[in-house]
Amino acid sequence: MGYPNGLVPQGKQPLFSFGVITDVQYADIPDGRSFLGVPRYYRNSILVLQKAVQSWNNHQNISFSLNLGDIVDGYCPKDQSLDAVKKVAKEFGNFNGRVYHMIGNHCLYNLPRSELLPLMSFPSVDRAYFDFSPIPEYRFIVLDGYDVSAIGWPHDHPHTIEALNFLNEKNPNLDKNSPNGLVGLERRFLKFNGGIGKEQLIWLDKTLQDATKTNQKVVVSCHIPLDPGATSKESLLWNYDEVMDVIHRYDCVKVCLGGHDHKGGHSIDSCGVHHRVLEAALECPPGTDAFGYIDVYEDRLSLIGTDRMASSELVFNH
Ligand SMILES: Nc1ccn([C@@H]2O[C@H](COP(=O)(O)O)[C@@H](O)[C@H]2O)c(=O)n1
Ligand SMILES: O=P(O)(O)OC[C@H](O)CO
Repeated sequence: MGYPNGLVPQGKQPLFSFGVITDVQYADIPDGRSFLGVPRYYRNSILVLQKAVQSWNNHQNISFSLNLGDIVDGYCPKDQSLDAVKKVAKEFGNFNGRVYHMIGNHCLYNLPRSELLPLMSFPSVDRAYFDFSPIPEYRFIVLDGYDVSAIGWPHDHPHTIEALNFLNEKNPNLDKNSPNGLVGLERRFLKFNGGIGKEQLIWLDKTLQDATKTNQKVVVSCHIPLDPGATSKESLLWNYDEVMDVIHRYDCVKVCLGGHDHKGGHSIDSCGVHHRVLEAALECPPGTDAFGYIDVYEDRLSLIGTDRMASSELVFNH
């Protein structure tokens, strides 16, 4: 599928463009490593964000930007969390347009939702999922992957209790972040992941129904990836299958964007939907970058990545 010979026509103007960045995970602490030994550059990541904002502003035609989540790292000393979140929010604020944020696990290690949502200018302070239409032909849906989660809600909140019961049932390890002994796709049942609750699933279904009626093409974004082909099994949404069942009921969703799995990835699922997981700003050694912008056309999204963020042509398959 796609264009004959794989050639994408050049020279046509995009309908609009938007900026993308993910997993900044800033903290004013020395460089470190992930559990698996991958280097993490906590101080450099905010410089990557600064360059991203500068580049989006210089472009002069970026309508809005999407931050796929995790603005501050979990290792940020807790007495600095508020200042760190404000510092990163201020950098995003230097962009000459609106930034739509997603909640990530590292955001929730630092501050509760009640503090995060207003600081990150979510459209509503009551919930972290929403949709918007930059032009009548397109709709963007932002999902809250930590809706049912053992992090971020008060300890006695029904969603915390639901998440803890779920983890106890699915993951026998004492450390619920450990995938030891879990096999294949079971390896996603980790505390640093989460799921989409019933109410959000109903909202997603209604929103896609509405987009179908109004003949809109849809881009779905979520911090946690939605397709096993685009991510490691340890970074997959708990109920990715339920979410994709809803998405696949309709033809309108063309692309899903994610973060969380820092190395990035791309897949096309069984129904032709593209899943593009974006490369993390946190893993950029000083002097390197990972951000980009996406040109939106009638029949494709074209990601123009900088440096460690790979460029991708996401040609619609239906
Ligand atoms: N294969 C893994 C990956 C992670 N963990 C646990 O999760 C924590 C967070 O992981 P990071 O990649 O963000 O460092 C880590 O401290 C481990 O507890 C694991 O057990 N096995
Ligand atoms: O950024 P982290 O620490 O949540 O890392 C999540 C990784 O994708 C786990 O495989």
